[in-house]
Amino acid sequence: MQSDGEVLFLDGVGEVAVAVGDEGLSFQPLHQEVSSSCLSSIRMQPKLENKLKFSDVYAVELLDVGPLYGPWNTKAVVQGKRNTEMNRFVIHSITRSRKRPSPWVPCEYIFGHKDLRTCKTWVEHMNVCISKEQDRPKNLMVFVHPLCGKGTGCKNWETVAPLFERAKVKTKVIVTERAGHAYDTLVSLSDKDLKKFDGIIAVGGDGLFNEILNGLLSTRHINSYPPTPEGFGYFGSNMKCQDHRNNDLSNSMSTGDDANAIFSGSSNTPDDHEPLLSIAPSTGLEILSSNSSDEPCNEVQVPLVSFPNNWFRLGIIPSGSTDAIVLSTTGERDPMTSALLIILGRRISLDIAQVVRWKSSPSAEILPTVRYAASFAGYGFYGEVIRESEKYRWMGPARYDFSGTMVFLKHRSYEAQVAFLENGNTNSLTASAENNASAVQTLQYHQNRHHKIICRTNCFICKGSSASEHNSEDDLLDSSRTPCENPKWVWSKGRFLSVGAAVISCRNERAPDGLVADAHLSDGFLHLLLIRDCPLPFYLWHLTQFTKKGSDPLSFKFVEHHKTEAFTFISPHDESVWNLDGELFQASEVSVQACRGLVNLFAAGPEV
Ligand SMILES: Nc1ncnc2c1ncn2[C@@H]1O[C@H](COP(=O)(O)OP(=O)(O)OP(=O)(O)O)[C@@H](O)[C@H]1O
Repeated sequence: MQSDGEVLFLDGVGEVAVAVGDEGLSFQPLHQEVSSSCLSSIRMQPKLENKLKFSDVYAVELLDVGPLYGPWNTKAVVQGKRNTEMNRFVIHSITRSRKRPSPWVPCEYIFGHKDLRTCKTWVEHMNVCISKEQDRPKNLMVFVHPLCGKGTGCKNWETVAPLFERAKVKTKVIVTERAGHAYDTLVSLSDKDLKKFDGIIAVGGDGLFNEILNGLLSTRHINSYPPTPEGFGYFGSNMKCQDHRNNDLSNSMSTGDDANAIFSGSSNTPDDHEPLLSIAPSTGLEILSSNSSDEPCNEVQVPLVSFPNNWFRLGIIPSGSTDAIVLSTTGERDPMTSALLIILGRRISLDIAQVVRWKSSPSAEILPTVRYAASFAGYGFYGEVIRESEKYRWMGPARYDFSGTMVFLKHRSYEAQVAFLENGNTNSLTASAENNASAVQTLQYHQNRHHKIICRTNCFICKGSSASEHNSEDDLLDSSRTPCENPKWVWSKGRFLSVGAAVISCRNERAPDGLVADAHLSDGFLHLLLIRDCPLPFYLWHLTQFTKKGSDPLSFKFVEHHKTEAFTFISPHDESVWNLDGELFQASEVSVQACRGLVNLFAAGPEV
């Protein structure tokens, strides 16, 4: 193999001089008559480049002797024939569609040479090069929800599984049998067994991802409870959580007399509405026994796994009803794109909302229970839509539109007190928190809407780089990512149609820009949306804005939008429920905080 340009035959192109560089391969057609457009005509791919980065190559394989074709869209005849039998090898890589950059499409470059040894040497060399791509997963645990979305979980996994096999990524596949299966498996999985995996993949929707997230974090995230303001019943309870990782989950929880004895895990209280609190026996360890490593492992030597850490990643092969997390983190709702992002080991960090329920209802005992949400936590309208939709499961994903309409027509508002930590820029995001009912009823767009900086691939805000490293207009306008030094609590009280907190943009097919177009994946902030009671037509106007790209649904006077690191919520009544990533959570008093970059995801950010 000559690194300075060996001549190989490239299927669909003809003879090319192939050179190997530090970052990849480049090849030039040897014959003038072969235009670069030939590179676009090779099978399966919308567009082939004449450069191949190792970071985009996921497998290299030797093929049998077989035909290779010359240029397809020219009349030129290379080597005197249109096709010829040769020894061959294939490089599996990715390409992008011409129209949109975010979907990734697998593509193949088939090379040939008359000498088998030459082909073998190329395969070996390329495999050495791609093995240097350190950040790629080798062993993954995969949960497949067979009933998610339109029931396509298993089919989607079968479609992408061959790519994992080709890339030699081992997978331990668990098809879930019930709600709570993934959660139970992960809670009961020892850290030693967890460390055998580089990550966990959800083939399902946001609900399955939420289960996995909670199963992982419930005993492995050691953190203070969210800060709370004076006036909130549990003021001053923001002390460090105790490390209870070795406790049996069925051990007793702290009580109202002991509100500061904090446990970051789940409550032992069975709750009919909560699949996470399933009491079915775990199957995780039985499943994992088939995967046990041969090497002797001393329990004591294996460090405990805690989050955040920089090795473990989560992934989603989208198959659910809404797939807001995938859409917000990859820009696509495409199982193939997600599979390639996982196999190629792309990485972004993701903020997670830690939601502490202090009381499940106003009359209930104080019993702190921790949940995590990756996309959204909402009360009122958002909770009721999920609660209502449970009655119409048989409708499939259409149940959300139906339930949304039913709940909208009921037009209920809920009394609540919300306090949020003010961040330096809060005032530019919202009308005064002191809005009274009459002012609310006048629709007015705010004059000083903040400049939107959309989170994209390589987002500098999420990377936490300093403003001095950037000098674009966008960069200079973003001062909001610096948390305030002396944060102040601001109260907002009254009747709300909904109270919600978006951790990420929450894009979905109904809301192309998401709930908050400029939410960032990893800036450490939540976007608190308080929708005050208002006449039904105004509310409808607000909701319809979400369906239009480029609109500003948060600019209504009855909408408060606060970018904050933490908030608390108290409802004096037992009227509604919370919706955490689409899962129901009964709570009348909660405190919530953004945990910056708590988990890593196999994704690269949206290329929007
Ligand atoms: N085998 C199973 N049978 C029933 N429920 C399951 C099963 N596996 C997982 N679940 C639960 O189903 C819920 C929804 O899962 P998921 O989000 O993957 O699909 P979805 O179709 O997008 O969901 P949704 O029902 O929220 O629209 C989750 O709470 C998950 O825990």
